[in-house]
Amino acid sequence: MKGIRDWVFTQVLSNPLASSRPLSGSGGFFPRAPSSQELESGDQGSSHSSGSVALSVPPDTSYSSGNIHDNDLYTSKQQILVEDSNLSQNSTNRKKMDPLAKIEDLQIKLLRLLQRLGQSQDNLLVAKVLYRMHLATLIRAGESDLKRVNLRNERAKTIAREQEASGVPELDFSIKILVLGKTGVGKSATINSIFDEPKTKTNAFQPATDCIQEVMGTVNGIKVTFIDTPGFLPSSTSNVRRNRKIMLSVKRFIRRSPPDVVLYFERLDLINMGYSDFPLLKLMTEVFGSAIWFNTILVMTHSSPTLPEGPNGYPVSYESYVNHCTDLVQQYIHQTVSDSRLENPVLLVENDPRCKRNFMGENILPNGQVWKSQFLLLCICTKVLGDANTLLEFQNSIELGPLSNNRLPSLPHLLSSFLHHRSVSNPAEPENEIDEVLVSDAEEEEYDQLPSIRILTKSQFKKLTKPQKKAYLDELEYRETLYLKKQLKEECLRRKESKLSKEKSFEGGDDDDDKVSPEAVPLPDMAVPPSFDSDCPVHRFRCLVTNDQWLVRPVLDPHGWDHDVGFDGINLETVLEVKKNVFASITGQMNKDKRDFSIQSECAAAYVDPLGPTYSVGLDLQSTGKDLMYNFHSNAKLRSLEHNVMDCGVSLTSFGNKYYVGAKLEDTILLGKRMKFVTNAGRMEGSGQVAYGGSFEATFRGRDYPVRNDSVSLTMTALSFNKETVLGGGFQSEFRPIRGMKLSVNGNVNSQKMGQVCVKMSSSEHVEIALVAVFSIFKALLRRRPTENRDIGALEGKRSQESRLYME
Ligand SMILES: Nc1nc2c(ncn2[C@@H]2O[C@H](COP(=O)(O)OP(=O)(O)OP(=O)(O)O)[C@@H](O)[C@H]2O)c(=O)[nH]1
Ligand SMILES: [Mg+2]
Repeated sequence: MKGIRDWVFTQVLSNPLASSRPLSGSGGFFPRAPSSQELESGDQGSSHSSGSVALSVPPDTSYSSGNIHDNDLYTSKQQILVEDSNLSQNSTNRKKMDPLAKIEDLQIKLLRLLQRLGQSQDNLLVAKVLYRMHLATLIRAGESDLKRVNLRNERAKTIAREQEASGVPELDFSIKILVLGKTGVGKSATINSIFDEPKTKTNAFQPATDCIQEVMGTVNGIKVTFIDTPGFLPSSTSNVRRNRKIMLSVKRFIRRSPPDVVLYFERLDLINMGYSDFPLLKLMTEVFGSAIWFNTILVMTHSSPTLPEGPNGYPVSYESYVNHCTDLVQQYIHQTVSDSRLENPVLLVENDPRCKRNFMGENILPNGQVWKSQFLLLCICTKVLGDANTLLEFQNSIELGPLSNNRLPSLPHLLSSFLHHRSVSNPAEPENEIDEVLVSDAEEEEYDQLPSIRILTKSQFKKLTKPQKKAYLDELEYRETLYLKKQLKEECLRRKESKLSKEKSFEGGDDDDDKVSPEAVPLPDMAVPPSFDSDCPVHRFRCLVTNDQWLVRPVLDPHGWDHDVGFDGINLETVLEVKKNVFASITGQMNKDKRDFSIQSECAAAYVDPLGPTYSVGLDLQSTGKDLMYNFHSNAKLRSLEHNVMDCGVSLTSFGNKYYVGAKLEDTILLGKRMKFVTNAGRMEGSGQVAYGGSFEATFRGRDYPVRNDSVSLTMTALSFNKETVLGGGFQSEFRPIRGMKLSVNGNVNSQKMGQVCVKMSSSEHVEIALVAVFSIFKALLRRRPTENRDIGALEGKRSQESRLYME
């Protein structure tokens, strides 16, 4: 459940448009403001019940400062009388409404406001807000409510349309907006522009607002209250005290009268000339706390600037200029909160009376946008999200700050990767097991002892009867298997001989003076998708192999589109025998581009005692974000009996300033050449928590192992963490049901009723199998559509209870 919420929040943080007020951020900055529903069912409801109610529709209707509850002033041409009893009953009903009903009410309001602002019902910003509310509701809704939530969402649009057409019930929506910014940036001028009348003083030459004041009015039937504040002075050491004083008084003011939205003002035409307000932003963060930035919209006044010249001598485009300026301010905000995830929405404003107008007389920006309705819409969306947040009681705010503080590795994940980790530092180790199997095969029929066979031509083969064909192919396959076995055995013998000769040369102190260093071989160039670079690859040298001990390769970026930018990493591998029976291996990869740097490396050293035991130590390094994770591990492999190998290991992981210590014990038993049993158990401890886990795996191999990989393995696992134990079982099999076909079936299920089945089939002869795949894909596509609505339910995590079956 928590993961999904985190997901919702990160969406909020990263969404440039609708990241107005995150659902979780409200608790931090403002004291809990009463939501519009609460207001509705409280004071205002009672004031409405005292007589007839008028619904104001015309956009120019306004009311004077300080009279927010004075209904007589909301006079309009269109008056609808509502009976007292009806309304008071309505308000008591609402009081009783459950949060889901209240959320629906809020959605209807938002849609009605949208109509009033003359925007289409499919407005992208509103769609995002509605989606977010929907998600939040799903998180809060109980299992039984899920269906209801989906239905309600559909209904809201229809109800909003009906209510707006009839005007019943009266739309009661008010919003309080705090304006902050330096003096002279146009805070008061914007307030006047929104109300379309001079409600507050402005001055072009000196600070005009000298005290905090509330300016009220109605716009499009919405009650808007601005908290106008004195502007901050340009940041300099001498002004810090005065600015802090203003901020503290604003802080006191909003404690009494909390706003729904905060606007931070800047002048678009001045930003490009050098931004020097970073100390001011820092001071704001210090006084109000980081949480203020969660609720803040950046407002750029003077939004019809003279555009500067670009590199080509022509003025830059309006969009790119705006993006450049807003990015700059955003970067400074990131620096003040030490978190680059935050994205504040941006509003463009032009208060110049000579500003361009459209045919309806509305002020427009150089890009043709009507800024006033956009301004109101974004503020309304912010408030609606804030109200939803309060209603659904999302109280815990996200901590802003450097990422590394918040992320910790998961203990069960660390444990299970530790249990599965196999340290192979001796290059010959994986082959040893195969060698043993091959040697034990010695008594079986040898390839050379077989009588010779005549290979048929195609036409001869066609003439055979069906059983003859089968017998012929069986014989060929049998011979092929024996031949491959023979080759493997020969290779194994060759390896052993070279090992012996090496040992002799070590003992004899023979130095390989007369060894000729092998010639360097260029590796073929990697294929890059079609790109714009030169067709002539003559001067390209990506990789040279000088000897077989060091392998250095470039890493191809899968998204690269050119031979020059497609490679942004380097990969290095080596395995060497440092001394007799002492091996070392290094594998590493490093990627670097303009912004990110990542490294991943595994270094290990092992001592292989000829009598049996192997001791190894290793250090793994991995970068996660800007941090590095270190893992030191050590293993001892003991061969207690001929077919029994014991392995014990310890590990120490360090991440940030946290340490995780793990220990494991593993036992491998080989029964004959076909059966292998592996049991392990381990524990991992760190940050005051402990996880325990273990697994048992039985593998049965086919008759022709290692030439053919037919096998069945069964696995059982147990993992215990935080007093919760998850048991799991799985199977994995690979076999050939008929000649020319390979089938692999994997599956697993755990005690949390989650599972997966995977069937893979490949055949070179039976083309009709492809039809099965086409049929399954087609069926899956058909089934997808009706379930799309329910995807959100799945997101919420409730559906994880059902087992999921995947078919490939
Ligand atoms: N051309 C143009 N002028 C603007 C714009 N916004 C504000 N102004 C002018 O800038 C001057 C200062 O505006 P104010 O609204 O008084 O600035 P303020 O931020 O309220 O300043 P303080 O009250 O001192 O904090 C006024 O003369 C406005 O007419 C704008 O978008 N374009
Ligand atoms: Mg002012």
